[in-house]
Amino acid sequence: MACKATAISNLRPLVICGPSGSGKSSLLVKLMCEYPSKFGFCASHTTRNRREGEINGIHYRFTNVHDMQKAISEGKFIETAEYGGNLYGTSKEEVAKITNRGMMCILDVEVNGVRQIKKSDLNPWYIFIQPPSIEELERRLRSRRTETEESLKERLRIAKNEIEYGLEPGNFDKIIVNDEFDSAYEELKAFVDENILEKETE
Ligand SMILES: Nc1ncnc2c1ncn2[C@@H]1O[C@H](COP(=O)(O)OP(=O)(O)OP(=O)(O)O)[C@@H](O)[C@H]1O
Repeated sequence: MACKATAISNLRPLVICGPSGSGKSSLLVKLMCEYPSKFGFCASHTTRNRREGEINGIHYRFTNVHDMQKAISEGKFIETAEYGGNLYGTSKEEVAKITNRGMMCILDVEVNGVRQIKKSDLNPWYIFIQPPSIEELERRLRSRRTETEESLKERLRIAKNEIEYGLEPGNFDKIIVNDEFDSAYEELKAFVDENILEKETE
């Protein structure tokens, strides 16, 4: 039993990062459908209001500013961010819940989250999803119809810095250009198969 517990706690999480609209969710949904017992998605905590269709504990853990600030001051988060006046964060407990079930924990975080995680003892794999171009990113974000003109401009502005960080040598274990979706997915799957699933189960 002691051996099993050690193996489980040694499962390295998988951090996926990339500009808003680069295709992280689309790729992750497909990966988790293909390997339902291998991966668990770590829902971030957030103080923002729940949108229609969002399920507490699946998409996010919805909380309030008081509770979240208290938990942050108690050191319960690996990374936190403020975006659009709301707080977001990855709680240590959420990650532990997934790894303790013997699953690999997937985290979808922003560049600033990656920077904070790199200072923690989480030691995950890092994958960056790169859009084929800023023009194509804009086209996809527009066609998703989830953004106002203002938030779209903001996302594109941030995307330029994120891509710069993503392409900096050494920041990520793998960079995947999400041009044609099926090829990008195959690249993600190959990386996961070769470098993660095989090594983790050795
Ligand atoms: N390779 C692709 N070709 C064309 N469209 C794509 C491709 N990949 C994703 N999309 C579409 O682009 C849009 C953005 O994708 P998605 O929502 O997965 O991005 P995201 O990185 O998770 O964004 P956010 O960080 O805002 O949640 C979606 O409408 C998705 O269907």
